[in-house]
Amino acid sequence: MLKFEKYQGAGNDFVIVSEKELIEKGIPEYGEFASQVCNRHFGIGADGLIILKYVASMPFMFFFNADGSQAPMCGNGIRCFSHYLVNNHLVAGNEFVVKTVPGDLTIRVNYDEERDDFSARVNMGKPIFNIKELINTEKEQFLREKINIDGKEIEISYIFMGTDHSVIFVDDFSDYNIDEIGEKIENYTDLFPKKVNVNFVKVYDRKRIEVITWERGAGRTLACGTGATASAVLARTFGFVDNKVNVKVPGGQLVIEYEGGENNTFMTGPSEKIAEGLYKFQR
Ligand SMILES: N[C@@H](CCC[C@H](N)C(=O)O)C(=O)O
Repeated sequence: MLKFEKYQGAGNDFVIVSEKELIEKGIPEYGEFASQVCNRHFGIGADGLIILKYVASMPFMFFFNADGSQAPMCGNGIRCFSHYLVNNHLVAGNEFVVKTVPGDLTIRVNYDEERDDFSARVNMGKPIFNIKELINTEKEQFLREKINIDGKEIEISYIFMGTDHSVIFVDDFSDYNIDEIGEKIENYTDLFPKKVNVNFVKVYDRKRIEVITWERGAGRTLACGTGATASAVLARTFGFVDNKVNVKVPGGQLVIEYEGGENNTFMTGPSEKIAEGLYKFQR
């Protein structure tokens, strides 16, 4: 039996285990383990699996989607991972660094233990606009380009915000079959060879947007932190919103703030521990 904890951040849910536990139990294949553990019928059920690794004696967030594919970063996941680190006394103080594939990220946590009220502010790193090596295009940037999905012309942008994100600004969500179009764009590998996350974004005013995300490797989720960040970054780049944006997502609310400079985009949001226990791994 394998020790796990489960957390959710704005409804995006994750199983968290330590790599030490996986090694002790002789589980070598983390992708296959992720798809079993995340299965909502035969496993614990989650949008993703987070494995605590140590690199250079620092906590490293190793992330897998529910389908077993690996992803470089997860915004809601890193808040939940920070909560797990705090709960297990693996970090000291309310500000610390978590290592991820795209880089070291600084987290500031706010924890009212009595009310079990936890939120974290994450420096999300640098949005990457120059995407020549990342997707199949000759263009330097891929902003407000047109693609055709089933005869429907869609204006879409791509940036790398810790992971691969496409963003579509909509007037009305009901004009789009989000699951169908989301899945098609996710798998549009002629353009996005590593597949892609798909964010549908409605701008309400200069301080408020709403984002519905179809996630690569997990389908439609209740929130995507890197997706909300990519959406707010692009909304600001296109002049739709101010530096601080409230982002409504199906599972809650996130705040994205830009403080100037290329490395200063912050995401703030809640997380909650919802379970802990022992999992029986099916070999
Ligand atoms: N839910 C996450 C993103 C998880 C990874 C993503 N599905 C990918 O494949 O890049 C978030 O909150 O950022």
